[in-house]
Amino acid sequence: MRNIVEIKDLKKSYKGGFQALKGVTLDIREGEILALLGPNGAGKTTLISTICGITTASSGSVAVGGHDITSDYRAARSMIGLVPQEINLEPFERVINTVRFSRGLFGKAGDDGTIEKVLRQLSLWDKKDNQIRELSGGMKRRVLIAKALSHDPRVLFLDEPTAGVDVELRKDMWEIVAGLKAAGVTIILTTHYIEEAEAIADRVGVIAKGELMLVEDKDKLMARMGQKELEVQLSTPLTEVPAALQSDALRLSDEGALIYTYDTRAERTGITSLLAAIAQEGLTLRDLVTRQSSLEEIFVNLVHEGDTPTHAEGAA
Ligand SMILES: Nc1ncnc2c1ncn2[C@@H]1O[C@H](COP(=O)(O)OP(=O)(O)OP(=O)(O)O)[C@@H](O)[C@H]1O
Repeated sequence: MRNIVEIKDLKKSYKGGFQALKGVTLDIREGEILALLGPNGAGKTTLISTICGITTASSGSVAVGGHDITSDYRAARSMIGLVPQEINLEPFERVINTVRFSRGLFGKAGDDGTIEKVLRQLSLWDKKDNQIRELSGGMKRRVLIAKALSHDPRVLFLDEPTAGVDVELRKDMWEIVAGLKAAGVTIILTTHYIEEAEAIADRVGVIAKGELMLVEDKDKLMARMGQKELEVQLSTPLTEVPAALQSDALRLSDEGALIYTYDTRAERTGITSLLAAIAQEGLTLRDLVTRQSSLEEIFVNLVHEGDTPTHAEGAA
């Protein structure tokens, strides 16, 4: 698959010296939905703003469709649509004029066919003559997307499209995003929600403290994230796994503890049977410790900051 956006060693320091991006390198593939996941202040908005040329990079480069965002700004920018986090619409303007105006800002000739297509795509056609103030919050968010699509961009950036939105509206938004992908638009969205990335992304990138910590296919990521290890420490360390307990999921640690790997999303983890079998072998438990894969640790630390339940104390 062709890369539509190429980001190389992108750094951004704000006035005062704060480094919001510490060298981000990332290729975005044409036609994909990429979710950028990270906590508040991670640098997601800074990254998007820099790619869109709203913020100037301190160093590094960004090319969109082969056009450098600095030296070939107009060509690069015309390929990008940006949906900002905040709703910044003129309340008394009519929906259709709001969207027409956005197209004009890109120096493109008026094209009511395109505007109609976009408004229909976002289920706003029957609201085209309404004033913005007459719309619900969900509709206003859709107008923001319509504005961003008014000049036929190839790449759409959505900055936290579902922040503070209820479950129904979030699902509507996911459907809209899926529809845009089907229409051939490459989509990059930022989010705080793992579930959101899980629901719609093809690939997931994790940003923390200005660094891109990983980018991976969602399916592979989710498979890895489900893995967890249970360490069963015994009063007397073992030298081998007892014959009656032998299984592919069980191995011995260097300290003579049993390490059991299981899938947290499986209907049955097998932990109860394992503990029963250990008791039947006459082995006495000293402690139980659970560990998530390093990836899940990253997620847990990032997304639920300060909440890292890694010990299953007294679980015997
Ligand atoms: N104009 C600015 N001047 C100085 N510092 C800024 C500016 N804009 C952002 N920052 C800082 O850069 C860091 C990254 O901010 P950014 O908005 O990119 O994070 P984010 O990941 O989008 O967060 P959120 O999820 O809260 O929107 C933060 O520490 C923020 O305070």
